Amino acid sequence: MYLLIPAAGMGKRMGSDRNKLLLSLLKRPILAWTLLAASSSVEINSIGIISQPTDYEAINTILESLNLSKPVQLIQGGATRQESVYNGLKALPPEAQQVLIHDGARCLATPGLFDRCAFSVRECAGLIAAIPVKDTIKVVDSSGIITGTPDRKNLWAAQTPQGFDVKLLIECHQLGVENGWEVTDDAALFEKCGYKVKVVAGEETNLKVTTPQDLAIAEFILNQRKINLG
Ligand SMILES: Nc1ccn([C@@H]2O[C@H](COP(=O)(O)OP(=O)(O)OP(=O)(O)O)[C@@H](O)[C@H]2O)c(=O)n1
Ligand SMILES: C[C@](O)(CO)[C@H](O)COP(=O)(O)O
Repeated sequence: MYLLIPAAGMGKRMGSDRNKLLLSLLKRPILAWTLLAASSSVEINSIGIISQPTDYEAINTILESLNLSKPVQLIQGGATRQESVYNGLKALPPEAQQVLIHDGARCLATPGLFDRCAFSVRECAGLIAAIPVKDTIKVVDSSGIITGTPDRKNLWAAQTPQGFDVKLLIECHQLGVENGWEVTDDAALFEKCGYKVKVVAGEETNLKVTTPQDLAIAEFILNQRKINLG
């Protein structure tokens, strides 16, 4: 299974002056944790890291330190996550039929989650890892007034990996460019094109490291895993 890792962001919400994925988490760059989990997945056999050229040297240093057993390719990112993923899709080899896309910022995903998504994407053209929403979600208008409360039992928080038929997703990204669609995950493009997207059980600990608070939570989770492993 091919894996694309969008890792070309700027980490603005982290308040970082550089790509947040290069920040240290328990003495390892955030991206290193993501790569270790992906590389430990039985089903993943090729990894594409989508990043800005200014980060290539730092990422190559991380790759040298990890000495992963699976081939890794650096692909140039774009101005948005959507553009970065499209660049990644266009860089896939012609034989790639399915792909998993996983945020570099979701560094706590387990190898088992990659494997479950890889198995599932062979059965359906589109899927996402997701977890049921725990909070009551409100729809709020521009003046801060609640206009609706969707039924919580129908609400899920989308995570990554997200998995797709490569040919179909490329077509959806192309339509997105032609129609000016701006989306925050790839499933939204699939949905806009009328394709079904299946939900696969995600992981409560599969948070996207976005703010400094998330970094502290990620450290707690990793320390707990170390304790549980003994
Ligand atoms: N132009 C971009 C923007 C984001 N990403 C990646 O998409 C994932 C999810 O994005 P997010 O968490 O928003 O990262 P940033 O864009 O760096 O964060 P911010 O929005 O706070 O700047 C991250 O792994 C990020 O590196 C990307 O590949 N290309
Ligand atoms: C793809 C994603 O992780 C699903 O929850 C999320 O949409 C990424 O959002 P971001 O603003 O690019 O971090």
